[in-house]
Amino acid sequence: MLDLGGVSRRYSGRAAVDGVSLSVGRGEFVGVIGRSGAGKSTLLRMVNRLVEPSAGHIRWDGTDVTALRGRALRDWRARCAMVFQQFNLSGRLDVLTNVLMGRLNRTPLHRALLGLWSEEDRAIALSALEQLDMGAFAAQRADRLSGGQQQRVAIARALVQEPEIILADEPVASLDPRNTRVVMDALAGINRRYGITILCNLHSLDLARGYCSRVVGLSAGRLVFDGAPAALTEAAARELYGLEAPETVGPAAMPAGGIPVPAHPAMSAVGFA
Ligand SMILES: Nc1ncnc2c1ncn2[C@@H]1O[C@H](COP(=O)(O)OP(=O)(O)OP(=O)(O)O)[C@@H](O)[C@H]1O
Repeated sequence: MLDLGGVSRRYSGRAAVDGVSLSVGRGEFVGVIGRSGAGKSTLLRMVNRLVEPSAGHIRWDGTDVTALRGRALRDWRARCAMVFQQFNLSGRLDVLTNVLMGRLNRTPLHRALLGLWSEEDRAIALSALEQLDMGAFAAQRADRLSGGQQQRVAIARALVQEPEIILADEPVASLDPRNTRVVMDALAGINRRYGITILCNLHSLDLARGYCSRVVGLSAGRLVFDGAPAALTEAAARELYGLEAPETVGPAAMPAGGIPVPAHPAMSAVGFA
């Protein structure tokens, strides 16, 4: 379980994230929503310590993530994979090698630098690509792929880390609607198949409603909504997004392929700041 207690991050005295407390159980698919600058990226990056919290605690199954150093921190980062908006692939390397980078924490550095990946690692990477319908592209340079394909490679790289949690920071913000569906379907599939917990920053309320089992909303760094997607009423959305609401909310949408969207029984709206 991921447990955040009173987590804050300040920049020059100004809070980007302000006293957020949140518990996320294993296997949840949590959408983090809020307008631009609300603190979504900062919150996610604190979980894997790309950003250091100014206050509060972050625990995973009781381990204090904020106290980890050295090897223990690297291990934690392997267990909580990041997926970024801009994919962060090495464009000149082939797709399979990009995915193998997700095995770095399990491979001696000198072997990785020489490209001496074990047969097992190669098999795992290929299998991850195949699960994301990208097996046929294994030998291609990553920069020859479309954005949606690149993001699926990035998700395969995250998957071969064998993570317990995936932090996806606006993974579809650069994609067209069709690729958005493909990538969100891929994340949902991983979540269901392996029970990997997913925290996913999203701009679109439709996507949060359609794919996530739970939605948390940030406004000016504070947690102002935590509930089932169905609890995200138009009034709640307006509170979160203000004037952006009509463009952002749109009609409720179901994902392609009929992904089931279970309600989160334990959660209810916690009100608005
Ligand atoms: N390194 C930094 N230095 C100073 N201020 C920062 C830094 N990173 C983030 N901020 C500020 O913290 C606030 C929250 O930023 P953050 O990127 O977390 O928001 P966000 O909700 O992810 O926004 P977006 O949806 O636009 O990515 C913003 O006001 C931002 O300007």
